[in-house]
Amino acid sequence: MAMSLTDAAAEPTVPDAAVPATRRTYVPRFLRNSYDHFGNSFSSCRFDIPPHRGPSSLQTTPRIPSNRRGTSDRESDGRASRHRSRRGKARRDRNPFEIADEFVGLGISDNDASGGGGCGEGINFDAYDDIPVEVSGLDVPPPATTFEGIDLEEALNQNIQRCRFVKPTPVQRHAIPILLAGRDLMACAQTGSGKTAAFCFPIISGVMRNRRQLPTKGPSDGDLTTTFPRALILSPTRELSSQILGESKKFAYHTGVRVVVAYGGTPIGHQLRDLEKGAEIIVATPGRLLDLLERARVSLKEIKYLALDEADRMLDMGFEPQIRKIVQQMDMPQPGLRQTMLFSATFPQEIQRLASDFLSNYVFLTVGRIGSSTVLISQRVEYVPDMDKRGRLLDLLHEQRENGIHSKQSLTLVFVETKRAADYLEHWLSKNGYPATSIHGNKTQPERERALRSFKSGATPVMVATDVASRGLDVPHVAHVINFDLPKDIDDYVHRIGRTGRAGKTGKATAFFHEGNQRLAKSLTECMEDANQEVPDWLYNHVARPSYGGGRRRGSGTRRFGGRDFRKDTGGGSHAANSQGGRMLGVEILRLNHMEEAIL
Ligand SMILES: Nc1ncnc2c1ncn2[C@@H]1O[C@H](COP(=O)(O)OP(=O)(O)OP(=O)(O)O)[C@@H](O)[C@H]1O
Repeated sequence: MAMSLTDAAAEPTVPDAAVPATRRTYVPRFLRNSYDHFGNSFSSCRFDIPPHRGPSSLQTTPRIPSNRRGTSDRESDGRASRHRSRRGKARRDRNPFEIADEFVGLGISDNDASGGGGCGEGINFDAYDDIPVEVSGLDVPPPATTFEGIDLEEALNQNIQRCRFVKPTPVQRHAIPILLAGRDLMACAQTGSGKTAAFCFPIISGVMRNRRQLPTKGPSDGDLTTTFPRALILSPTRELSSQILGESKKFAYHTGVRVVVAYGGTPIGHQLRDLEKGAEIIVATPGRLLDLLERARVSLKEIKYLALDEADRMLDMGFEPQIRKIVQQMDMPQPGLRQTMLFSATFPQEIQRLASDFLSNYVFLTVGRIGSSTVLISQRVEYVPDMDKRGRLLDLLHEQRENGIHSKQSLTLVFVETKRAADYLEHWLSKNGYPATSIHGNKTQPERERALRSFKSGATPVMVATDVASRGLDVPHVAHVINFDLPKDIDDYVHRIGRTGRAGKTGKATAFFHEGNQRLAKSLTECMEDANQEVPDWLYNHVARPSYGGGRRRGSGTRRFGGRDFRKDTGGGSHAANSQGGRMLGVEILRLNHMEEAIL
């Protein structure tokens, strides 16, 4: 299981949300803010926010939050933890744009996508201009070309400016108007193309517009409260949830919309205390959310917006039971009474079919086609037998060090198949003069967070990772993704290489191929062709050979980047929104068999 449930004792039943809180739990000012190891505050922007001082206020003195010792799950519900926390260092709630600036202050960012608040300066949007878009569904709202042309709340518009997002990316142009019109959406768009904002903006705007009369937290027995969020954003990994929290707090800055995160592997106490203050938006991983639901600390009965990031991953065999439980077996409103949005860079048809259970009269949006923005990633595949891989890796790292990229520190992400291999390679690289860290499911959450921070900061410019880091992570300066071990599934390859070449920037991806990867040869060839990459002749020869050998058969077939609305193949009505189109990408009807996060 991705996240295990704790043995929480049963707690009071969920109060009626319509009853105003009769008893509020006082939280001392100095306890209102706590931080996870990524530097994200668990608290909202609602308390004690320093006034925005204009653009210059974005440049701040770097300050990294110290690692705070968490409280244990056992004590987390009670007053004891609060009492204990009083000894903690007082923290002021911080401008979320300042937190992003800390990485700028560490010298790993200059005038680029992460500069000045981790947002969009320096992005090459021309790379996206001729991307074809296909939209299917009934009465699809038209796209917008500018943020000004989209009816967002003023405070949100100001945050978009603070983020230096000058114009919407193609997925944002289409998805935001569709979502603002209240439609359900299944959206498939390239890695690094701004999907997070595409679902966050309409959610924040919707929450602001329909300010609830009801409390976001309910009265409770004793000190325990139940939180009634309006929006739920689910993601498959803790790191991605933390990242979405960071982004959404920037977007929700000064809007009064409170965002709280809940993910496993970390003491639940901070999260409970944060939830006790109420939350309009909860960003969560499924396991921890189920824990909170079963403890009756969160109720989903007021949910109006449900977003699944990396939705195909969330609905594959690893997560589907948990997602069904959250969405269908708890107290969440039915499709049609809530708005549901599913986003990913890959959307196999079978997953679409599953996902349609959660949707009502939805629009299907595909952004991208063969040879479009994935050309930003220059892909190369090399034939490297197992025994030569480490040597070749050193060569690549050496070349990179010699050449530098953009004459500044660049980061390299190395994907391996097993946790053991990740540990081993980390130590081996460090021993050979390449400071490295690693991230995988056997590490504790603080270890994972430390690894990611060390990588982001450039202290260890190489990170060895399993697929736990393959989806969603937006780390500036990842210049090179090396598939030391190729994944078994081409979708995983697409997500892995998508850690570079993000937001209009270029990147490089190298894959080591050997006999054991035979089954991936065909889909890898197609994926490279789709992105106008040069496919070596020897790889074509592998495609011509019959497949053999063990392993899961996930990479064969005609899966391509992108997706096609499965309703088209089953007679549902649709129309092409963009005639420049080009060939829309085929997908393979093959049930994914992803490994769960815990075993990655
Ligand atoms: N309109 C915009 N202008 C400039 N930068 C943007 C814009 N929208 C998003 N970005 C930036 O682009 C980067 C990638 O965005 P995001 O992480 O949302 O991509 P994604 O499509 O979700 O990727 P993945 O498929 O890997 O999860 C982020 O750094 C984000 O701040």
